Amino acid sequence: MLRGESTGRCVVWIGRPSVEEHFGLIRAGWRTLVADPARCDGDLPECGDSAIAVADLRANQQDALRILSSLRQVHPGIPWIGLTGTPPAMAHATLRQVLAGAFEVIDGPSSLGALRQALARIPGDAELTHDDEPSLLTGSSAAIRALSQNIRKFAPVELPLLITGETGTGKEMAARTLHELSHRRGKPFAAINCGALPANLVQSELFGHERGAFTGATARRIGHFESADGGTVFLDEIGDLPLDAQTNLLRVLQEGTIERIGSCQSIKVDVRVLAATHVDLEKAVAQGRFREDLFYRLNVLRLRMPPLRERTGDIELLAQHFLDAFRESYGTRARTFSAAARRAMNAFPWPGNVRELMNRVQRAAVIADDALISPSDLELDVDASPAMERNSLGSARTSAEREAIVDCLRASSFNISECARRLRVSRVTVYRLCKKHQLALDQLR
Ligand SMILES: Nc1ncnc2c1ncn2[C@@H]1O[C@H](COP(=O)(O)OP(=O)(O)OP(=O)(O)O)[C@@H](O)[C@H]1O
Repeated sequence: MLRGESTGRCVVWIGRPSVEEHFGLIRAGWRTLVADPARCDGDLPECGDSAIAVADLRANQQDALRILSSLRQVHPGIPWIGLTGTPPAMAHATLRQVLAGAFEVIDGPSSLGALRQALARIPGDAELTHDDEPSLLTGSSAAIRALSQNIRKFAPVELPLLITGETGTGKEMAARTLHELSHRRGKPFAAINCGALPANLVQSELFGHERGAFTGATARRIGHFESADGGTVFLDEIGDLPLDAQTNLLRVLQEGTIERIGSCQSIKVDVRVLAATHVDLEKAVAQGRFREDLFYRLNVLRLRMPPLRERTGDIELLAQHFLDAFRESYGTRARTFSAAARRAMNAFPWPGNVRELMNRVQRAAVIADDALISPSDLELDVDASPAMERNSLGSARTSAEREAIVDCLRASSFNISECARRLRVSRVTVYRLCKKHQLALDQLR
């Protein structure tokens, strides 16, 4: 049975694309319908008139030509590209005749790059309609498409924006994309994790200080806002910003000025502020930990990054994307995922979202002995006993680590520096562990 959609610019692949070819086209923004001669029983995919056919003649040549011919009867003007595998000169006379009607013929070992270029060369209504614009972030789910549309709408607008979402959902990536799509691209993009700034240095980091402003201020320092002039400042974990810094941030948003610590001179800065949070800021406002006026200033535009479990359709796509990128850098043997690995990935709840998926895929790519990554390479195997033992040991370690942090945070009255000192790790590590275990300090208190 053929799958597909009846509208929009799409590719009808006659034959059986490899996983890389299939996902490569989807990633490039092409709706890809597969007419596999072994399965389609004479049915044709319901494609619009703007579709392009790819006749994959590398394997089942006779059947592929038969389907191509039927497709051309329904859509007489459909442009098509032939993938021959061998040079056309070597093909028999009939095939050479058929290939003469192709828009382009790609021979030799298949190359996704060549195919994408050929597709891009085909004239006609190749411009994608708004709804068909390729997704800005890897993924083809409805959630990620809607998000991409909002990013496109919000990018040129000079208003503050709040990005919400769990850890690892891609908040920073969305912020960078907004910056790159705005007229500020080419100017600085300053990403600052407010949670990782030492409490006594927050103001100085953000707004700078004059020489002698406080003990240890031996020279003037330019803060992130000033050095990002003309560009974008991304404030991650905005909920962790101390109240005094919140007041100064409000001034930036209202008046477009900053004051370095130790100076009363206002300096004009031209920055767009994007903020992100994984905690409920409305709740922080209700608890008096976040200024209400600042919240309303930041919350003019809002993007919600969906957790990976809400966009399961994207899991395989993202996993292949990370594997391809890793393979390109390190030339690993693993090329794709076994069916069991795909099932395991789709069934997993991904508490660490896209970041966790990326980490598991990269680790699996290193470990895998085979071209196919297995569930145990991903440490997602719950059936096979050795992996299960590894998993239970892994999860016991994870719970012990979580417990240790929660206990230490409570014992340190949620003072991060104190907690870091007790655990003999850096403050950044404490924040990283809080993120890893999704510990929201305000909820633990
Ligand atoms: N759609 C995506 N396509 C490709 N990579 C992605 C995507 N979304 C996230 N990533 C990758 O996942 C990792 C985590 O993303 P990012 O740092 O943007 O998340 P975050 O929500 O800001 O996390 P945190 O709240 O922990 O700071 C990054 O390495 C990023 O490149």
